[in-house]
Amino acid sequence: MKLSVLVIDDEQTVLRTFRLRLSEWGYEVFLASDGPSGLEILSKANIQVVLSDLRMPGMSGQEVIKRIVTDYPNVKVVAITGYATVETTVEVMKSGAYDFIVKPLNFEQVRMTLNRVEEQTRLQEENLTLINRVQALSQDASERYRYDNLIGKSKRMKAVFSQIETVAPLETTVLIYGETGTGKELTARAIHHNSKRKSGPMVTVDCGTLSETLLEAELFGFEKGAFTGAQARKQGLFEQAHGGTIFLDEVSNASQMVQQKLLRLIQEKSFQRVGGRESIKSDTRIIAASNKPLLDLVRNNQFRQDLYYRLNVVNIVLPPLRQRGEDILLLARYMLNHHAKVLDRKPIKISPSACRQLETHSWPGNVRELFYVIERSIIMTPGDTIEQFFLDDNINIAESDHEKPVSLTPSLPEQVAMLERTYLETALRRYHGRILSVVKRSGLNPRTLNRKMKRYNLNKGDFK
Ligand SMILES: Nc1ncnc2c1ncn2[C@@H]1O[C@H](COP(=O)(O)OP(=O)(O)OP(=O)(O)O)[C@@H](O)[C@H]1O
Repeated sequence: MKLSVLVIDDEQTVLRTFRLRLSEWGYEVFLASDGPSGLEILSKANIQVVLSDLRMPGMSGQEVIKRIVTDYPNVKVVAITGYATVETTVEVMKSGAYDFIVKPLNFEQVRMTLNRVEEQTRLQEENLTLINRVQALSQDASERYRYDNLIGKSKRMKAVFSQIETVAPLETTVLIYGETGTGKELTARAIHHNSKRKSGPMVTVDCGTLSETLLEAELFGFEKGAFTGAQARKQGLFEQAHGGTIFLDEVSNASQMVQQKLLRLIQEKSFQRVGGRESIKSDTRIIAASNKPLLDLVRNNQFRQDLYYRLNVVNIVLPPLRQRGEDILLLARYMLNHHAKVLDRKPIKISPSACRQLETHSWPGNVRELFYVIERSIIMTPGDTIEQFFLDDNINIAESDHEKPVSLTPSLPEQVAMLERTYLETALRRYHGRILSVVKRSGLNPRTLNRKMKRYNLNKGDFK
């Protein structure tokens, strides 16, 4: 296995020499002449090693290294320094760099460093495969009923799994129907992860939460001056998703203008930024989702018929939870085991009457509601058997929260840990694993966030 290496250095001759040597040794080489363009490359390509100069105009090498270490914990960074004093060495190592090499460059040293990284990466990957295999062997029976992260043993879910398996390797557009919380986004992710594009980006956009202009700008990007406040050119999500998959959630909410642009993009495989003339090529697979039948909207002239046919090449319908009773307890047990593991508690059981409660509830919020109920009920339950679930018959989940009595078990640290984990999971999902956004939103500093993510076994890659 040869690594992909990114070299960041402001000296063109250094970059040229690196390109020559590294490609001679069989590495895939990426070059950047300053920190920001290096970070940009990192966000798009699958890089394993970064060699970064420390002294650069603009963003300093230290800053670049810190950003990479925080945002891409799996990437190994090697600093290139002009002088090796004790102070610089300490500083470089403190910033989280894996190693450093000294200028003038001795390529034998570079080669040895890269060999070391390669060896370590190989060992880490072997380790991971081993861990996965052990985990697969020790999975309980319920886990056999799954496809990717989707769980279900009902006939209807098994039919969905086989549809996903068939459609994933193809390049076709897919339209997913299902009520809220039935797993549309999870299904889109499963398709992406099982497609040829799996190493490319997966970008999600909720067409229902943005205004018409914002959605257009978000999807297609804009040129400087395209509208008031557009102070610089901005890439849109289609550019970010190049080579990967874009998931358009609640596509029925897209305005006529956005629908027209989407149609053109599908037909011509290119688009223009808002306010721009340049035609930008797009290689992105589109998966769209809707919770209402699009055909009804087509009949009412609210959705373009031509776009509907383009999107609806394959359609997958996710059944509501109330129509797949066998899945309810399976999903509930899966979630209980998951939380017990995280909280380091004994396996949590469900009493027969609590099982009946779950099976007879109508689950208007589907799997999302079920997971929420489980999570709340664990917090409220002393001991290791849930005798009663805290259901909300009129599912006004948020409002009813403050009326719930505070339970004194599990212990406070356990309850805090649950809340923390849920918070981080929600934030990572909301920002698609973008660490900087989670840092901003949560008020945690990057190091603390990193530590907590490790503690709760959260991997930003799972939220992309
Ligand atoms: N079959 C399933 N197996 C495991 N988890 C599931 C399944 N279906 C849904 N979930 C979980 O339920 C929650 C909601 O899923 P998701 O966001 O994919 O639903 P959605 O249909 O896209 O919802 P919305 O329409 O509200 O955006 C997530 O936590 C997801 O992990």
